[in-house]
Amino acid sequence: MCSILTDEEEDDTFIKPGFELVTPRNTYMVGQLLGVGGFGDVFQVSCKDKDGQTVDYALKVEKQKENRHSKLKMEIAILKACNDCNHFTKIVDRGKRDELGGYFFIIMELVGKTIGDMAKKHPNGVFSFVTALGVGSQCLEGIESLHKHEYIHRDIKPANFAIGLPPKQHIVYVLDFGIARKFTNFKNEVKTPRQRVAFKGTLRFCALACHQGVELGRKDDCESILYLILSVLVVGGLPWDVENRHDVWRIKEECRREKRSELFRGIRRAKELHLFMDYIDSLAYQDQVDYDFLYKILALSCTEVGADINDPYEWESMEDVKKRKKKTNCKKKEGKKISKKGKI
Ligand SMILES: Nc1ncnc2c1ncn2[C@@H]1O[C@H](COP(=O)(O)OP(=O)(O)OP(=O)(O)O)[C@@H](O)[C@H]1O
Repeated sequence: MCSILTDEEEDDTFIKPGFELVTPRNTYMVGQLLGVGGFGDVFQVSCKDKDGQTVDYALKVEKQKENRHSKLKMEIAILKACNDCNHFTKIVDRGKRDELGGYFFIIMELVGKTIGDMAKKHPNGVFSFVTALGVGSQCLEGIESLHKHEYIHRDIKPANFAIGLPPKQHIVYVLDFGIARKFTNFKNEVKTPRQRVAFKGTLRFCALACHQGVELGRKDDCESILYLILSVLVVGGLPWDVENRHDVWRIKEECRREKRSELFRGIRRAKELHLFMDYIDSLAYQDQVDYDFLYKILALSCTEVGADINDPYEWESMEDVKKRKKKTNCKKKEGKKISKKGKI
């Protein structure tokens, strides 16, 4: 994975390529800078495994700051909690160092390009119908797992999901838990919603609740997944490609009513995606989401166009597919019919 960084971004980083990070577990040689995030930098690193083979990982570092909670601690807590799900990178090392003014770090599985970068490489910046829905369905699987562990993501967008490196090009990974939030209290009940909530997230992909300044719940992550799918499926993207927050909010609302067809314009099959939106819009903050219903909607859209949601993605070769068939641990989803009531 490689993203181009400006000179200023390069200068901001306190760890540089060539730095050697020595931990009780291993010695990691810092390589290319992969990304500069809101609170940390991400580098490719390499080390020797126990057989002397060179292996590559991703290193995420966060400068220790007084009077500020470490966001990396939240990231570690989430990656540990979701360790059983194949949509999360595995942590191989982590800790805190005193050198260079003090910093926290995690060494984790290295993944490939983000969904956003992948889409940009395709004609018109979009995926095929089946790839877009297949990827979207996997994003939902990752988010379902996050919700199962009682966190909401709150920043779902194509830049926060990535494709695995070979042989894992059919797996979508959830990245960046910088503004994730635990939605349950110490009694494991859904927290009482706050009266007023400051805007957090990404304007283009955030749910209506975020514009309204109310507490976000599990359904709001799912609303953002629908926007993510449409952004990599509809030529020209989402209809609210404007800067002003109020205009974005207004257009999102209009897309529930008179501008509804604009949101789904030009796609091969929109009926089920309308159902997706209606279902999400029918839920309230504290509601549980019927994820299986949403998987079935996505799978059914694919069967209706004569395909299967588990079909190879556009970047997979036949060779990759043969290997994947041998050892897949992705959920098997089938495109069954959906009844009028919206229940399967
Ligand atoms: N495990 C990984 N393997 C490869 N690249 C990664 C990995 N994790 C993150 N990246 C890259 O680094 C970039 C920044 O990572 P991430 O979004 O997690 O950081 P952040 O500090 O939380 O960013 P943000 O400002 O978006 O909150 C990602 O967009 C991605 O390109």
